[in-house]
Amino acid sequence: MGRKIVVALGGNAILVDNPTAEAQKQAVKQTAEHLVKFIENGDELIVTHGNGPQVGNLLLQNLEADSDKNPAFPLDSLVAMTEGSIGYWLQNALQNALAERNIDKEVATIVTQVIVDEKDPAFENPTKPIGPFYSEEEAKVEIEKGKGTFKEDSNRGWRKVVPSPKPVTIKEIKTISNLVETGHIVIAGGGGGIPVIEREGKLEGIEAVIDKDFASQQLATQLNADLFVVLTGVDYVFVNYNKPDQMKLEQVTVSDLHTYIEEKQFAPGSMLPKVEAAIDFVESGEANTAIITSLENIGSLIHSNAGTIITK
Ligand SMILES: Nc1ncnc2c1ncn2[C@@H]1O[C@H](COP(=O)(O)OP(=O)(O)O)[C@@H](O)[C@H]1O
Ligand SMILES: NC(=O)OP(=O)(O)O
Repeated sequence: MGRKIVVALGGNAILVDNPTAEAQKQAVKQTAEHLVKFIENGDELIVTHGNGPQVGNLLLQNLEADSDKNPAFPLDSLVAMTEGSIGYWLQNALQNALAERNIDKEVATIVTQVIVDEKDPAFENPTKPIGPFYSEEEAKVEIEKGKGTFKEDSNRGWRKVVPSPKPVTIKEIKTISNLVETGHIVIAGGGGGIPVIEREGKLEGIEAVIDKDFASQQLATQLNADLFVVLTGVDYVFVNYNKPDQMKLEQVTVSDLHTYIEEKQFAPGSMLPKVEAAIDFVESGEANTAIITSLENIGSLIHSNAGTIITK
């Protein structure tokens, strides 16, 4: 068996600027062309992905429908729907990319439930941005109309925010593990997984969106992955990002990262959760390594270890 690699896909792997299904499928096709390099390299692949834009857009579509004849679904069901639709796009694109290369492997998407703590303080303080961007004026109109909480998202505009509890454990971990062990490519924990709470031994969906970086880390840790790769819009994590003296981080230790976090080098809501997830994975196993880089850099990562490589 090759290295077991959990890959978390960032937003640009699915939605660049056009939210039509066709454009997202096209973006996912390009993404698959990059991901398949790991499989050609002999690695075992587990793919996770975000759903922030898609689940927010689906919620808007639901709210526009006739509330009697076609009532809106709760957020946990909408997360499940995006897990299914994005999982299908990825499954289809990866399967086609494998067929072109005569690689005989199957790809399966697991609708994954992720247990969260119903007492998680995140339920009282929504922070997870979903759906489209608004100007400040537009967001204030939405707030006045009672359309929920809106916050500024990493200097990119205003977005609706929903609770984002921390993942505690992945319910279908044995199924995912069995599929990986028997040589299948698995897409799991999409959109951070469906948030569920456990009450008297029963699982119940709860309205929230889990951060996919934290859910992916949980998946990588529970699968005892060799490597956790976070793919995003930059080849490297930087200190002094976007400043004239910015410096890329190539090999970095957990202790260096803690220092940079104290210096506020990583933007909350964008790079910070990725760095925190990488640290948690590295700390969860003796020889664990995490890498933060871009999709486009996968070839260089495989052949010359390019990217931000995080070790103990
Ligand atoms: N210190 C940093 N180093 C590199 N990128 C950073 C840093 N701080 C913020 N960023 C930004 O964070 C982005 C990644 O966050 P985001 O786009 O929210 O993630 P995702 O790829 O999961 O959708 C990068 O593309 C970059 O623009
Ligand atoms: N669920 C989640 O974290 O999605 P995004 O990465 O798209 O925000």
